Amino acid sequence: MAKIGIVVFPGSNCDRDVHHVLNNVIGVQADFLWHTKDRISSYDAMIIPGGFAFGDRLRAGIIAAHSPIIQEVKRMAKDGMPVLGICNGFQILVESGLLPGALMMNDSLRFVCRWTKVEVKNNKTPFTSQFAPKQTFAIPVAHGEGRYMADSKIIKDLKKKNQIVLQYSNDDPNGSTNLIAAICNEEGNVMGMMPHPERASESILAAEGAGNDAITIFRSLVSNLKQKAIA
Ligand SMILES: NC(=O)CC[C@H](N)C(=O)O
Repeated sequence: MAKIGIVVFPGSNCDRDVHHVLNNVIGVQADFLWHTKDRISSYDAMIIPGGFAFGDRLRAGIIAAHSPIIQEVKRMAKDGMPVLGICNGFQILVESGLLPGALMMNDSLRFVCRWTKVEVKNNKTPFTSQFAPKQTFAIPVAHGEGRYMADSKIIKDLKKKNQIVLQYSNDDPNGSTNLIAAICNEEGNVMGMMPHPERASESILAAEGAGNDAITIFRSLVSNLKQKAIA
């Protein structure tokens, strides 16, 4: 039976939503793991949820990236374990060096909190395998530092290696380069995304007509873990 770890920092505020979707909506075991843990075993995937880890002091994600648990997440990621960073989690993955580029202040210089739409550009990752190619779906964003930036060489590499996973569709909430909403590492087992799938996994939470297709992020991950277990 798959088991997923949810990393929690002082300031995380989406950990319980992720825990609810995994345990109660999808029915897979997910446990909270406090940031001081420096040794993790018996988990099949890790999720770093959204929030304001350490109050976003210095810049979002930088302090958390140096925590004991993220050193362990780096080890697990290098061993091929699926690791998903959502919003603040994406910022932490970039600051830890597991993903390239940087998340900067939104171009509006304001905190953006609203529904948007994204298009699946890569459905070959453990987090997007259940989406159809080029599928679009509604999902909310809520961040102040969500503008994905990288130099032209990194952007060129991301495109060449199919590491751009989600792009904002007919919307630009934060000024991200190439409307990037999510990227993965070269191996495809680490993904960072600014939008919040845990806030759009149940129809009761969906904005008018938005649907809950975002749950497919979690369903893809669980399906990948089940396939690995029987392989
Ligand atoms: N919802 C979140 O995780 C917010 C991430 C980060 N604190 C920001 O404002 O950009």
